[in-house]
Amino acid sequence: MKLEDKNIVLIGMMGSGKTTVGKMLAKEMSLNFVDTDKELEEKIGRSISEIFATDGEDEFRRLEEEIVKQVAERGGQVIATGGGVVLKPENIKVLRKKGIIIFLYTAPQVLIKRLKDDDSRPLIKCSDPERRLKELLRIRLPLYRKAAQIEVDTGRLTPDQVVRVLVEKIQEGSGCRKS
Ligand SMILES: Nc1ncnc2c1ncn2[C@@H]1O[C@H](COP(=O)(O)OP(=O)(O)O)[C@@H](O)[C@H]1O
Ligand SMILES: O=C(O)C1=C[C@@H](OP(=O)(O)O)[C@@H](O)[C@H](O)C1
Ligand SMILES: [Mg+2]
Repeated sequence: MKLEDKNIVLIGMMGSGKTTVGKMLAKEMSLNFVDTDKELEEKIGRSISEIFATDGEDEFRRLEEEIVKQVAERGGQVIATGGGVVLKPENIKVLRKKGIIIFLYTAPQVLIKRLKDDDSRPLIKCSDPERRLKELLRIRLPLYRKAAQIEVDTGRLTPDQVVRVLVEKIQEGSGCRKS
């Protein structure tokens, strides 16, 4: 399969930069950009926070699985996933069919700084969000690592630098390099 028919799939914790870096990477690689959270919000007509508040996390995960399946069928995209996408093995199975899966690793101490003024992540609306992020990462880290072919630590990199590293790694992996 040619690189332009594949999907570049970004996974990682909330705040790792999947949405921000994904948009920039898509532009850089002339691919379409899709964010599964945004697709879900548009399809359901409610925000992620509203879905969590009214229907709960299990229902969100069910809707997320539906969206992931639809998005993964198409090609030529950079796909920014939600941080919990790895919780359902079926999601990774369908994403892998056309996808190069990239794990954006970011330490909880960095995540908390990036998300401190953000109230759109229902899972960390609690008295000790840093502890919650650590707990979530402990459970998810092996799942992210098992799913991904490429891993980048974003902690000391700007979004622009992350994009540069990713383009390099993707081209290395596909055996083609820009001159
Ligand atoms: N490499 C980075 N360095 C500094 N800030 C970043 C970086 N990547 C993302 N951010 C910031 O962190 C916040 C969360 O980013 P976002 O792309 O929404 O993450 P995700 O989609 O993984 O949850 C945003 O304010 C974004 O500008
Ligand atoms: O980590 C998670 O379980 C979630 C991450 C969010 O997406 P981002 O990773 O883009 O913040 C969003 O899907 C939802 O709030 C649940
Ligand atoms: Mg996002």
